[in-house]
Amino acid sequence: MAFVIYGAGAIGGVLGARLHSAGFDVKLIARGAHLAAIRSSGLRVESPEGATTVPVPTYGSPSEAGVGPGDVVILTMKGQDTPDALEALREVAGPSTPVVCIQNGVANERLALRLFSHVYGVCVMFPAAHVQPGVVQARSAPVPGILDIGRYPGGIDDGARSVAAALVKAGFVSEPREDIMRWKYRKLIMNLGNAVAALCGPGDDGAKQVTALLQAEGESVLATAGIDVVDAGLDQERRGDILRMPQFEGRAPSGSAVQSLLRGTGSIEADYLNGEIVLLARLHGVEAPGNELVRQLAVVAARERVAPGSVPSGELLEKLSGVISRR
Ligand SMILES: NC(=O)C1=CN([C@@H]2O[C@H](COP(=O)(O)OP(=O)(O)OC[C@H]3O[C@@H](n4cnc5c(N)ncnc54)[C@H](OP(=O)(O)O)[C@@H]3O)[C@@H](O)[C@H]2O)C=CC1
Ligand SMILES: CC(C)(CO)C(=O)C(=O)O
Repeated sequence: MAFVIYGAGAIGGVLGARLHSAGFDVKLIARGAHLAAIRSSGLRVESPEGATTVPVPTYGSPSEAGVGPGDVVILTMKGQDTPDALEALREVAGPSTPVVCIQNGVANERLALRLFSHVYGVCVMFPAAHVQPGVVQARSAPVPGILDIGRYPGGIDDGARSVAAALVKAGFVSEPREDIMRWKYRKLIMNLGNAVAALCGPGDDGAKQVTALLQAEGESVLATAGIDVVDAGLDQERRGDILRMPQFEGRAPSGSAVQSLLRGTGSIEADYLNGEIVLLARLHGVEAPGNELVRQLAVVAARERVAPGSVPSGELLEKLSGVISRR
């Protein structure tokens, strides 16, 4: 049985290295310059505890990696890359292959369930970074992340239990949960700030105010849609002080969307985070102009490959008050 980590960037790279070091059979799937760098020099994993280079077998596609009976596929690409990735996966993985979504947002599980019968959602509290080919960073130590897991759309089964046990063996905190999507909707609210951090830049303190506006809009849309979300206090209690992020040399800025702009990937996850709120608003006859504006600005910033910080928080607040007051 192998863990096939599909999209081995920040999250997948650190996760794959930890599982490999814990003695599991791991295959990474990566692409582009990152794949070439891992193939030539191994995967370098940096953390507050130091740096190691891990010799994890790495492949360029699911067909090259091979997915055997008993293997578990873990999706760790960003939401906008999931549809294409699943198409390539189905060519070599049978429909009952377990597919675990260690991804933000709430859309990946549904996409996977259309093609695969055993799908799991993970609430990802795991700060990691990937800003140069061949190198990933775990920002938290000694525990790199909290990865609670549940069967999608709900429930716990032996698959969820065994993945949680493997994650714990690899040094993560992980519990199986009956209601994993309620936790993932809470995380979605937190992630409405990802695009804001990318637009304003990681050092812009005013970004918090912008994010708060988007989160209030997001909470209101989820309530209108009748979606049950874990209480923010309970989420905070679950996090406790497990994640510790001391400074270390060469530490990259936090935030997966900031990292997309820093790497100039040409895409960003905003359609699956802010865009999820916009979609729900449209489905339920309300509006989400703040999240719509920020999603559009973020997608354009990524497409035009501008650096983080292209829209300072003052300017973004002004644009937002324009669209919100016109409602
Ligand atoms: N980074 C973080 O701190 C956190 C991230 N998350 C979530 O985890 C998920 C992963 O994020 P993160 O690790 O930051 O993302 P990254 O962009 O660092 O890693 C994803 C990797 O997958 C690659 N990829 C995409 N599609 C394919 C494919 N078809 N075949 C091979 N490789 C592919 C990407 O390549 P390319 O670069 O070419 O696009 C990239 O290297 C996201 O949903 C994110 O929101 C959650 C919590 C924290
Ligand atoms: C909360 C945050 C910003 C932590 O890194 C995250 O989930 C992400 O980077 O996608």
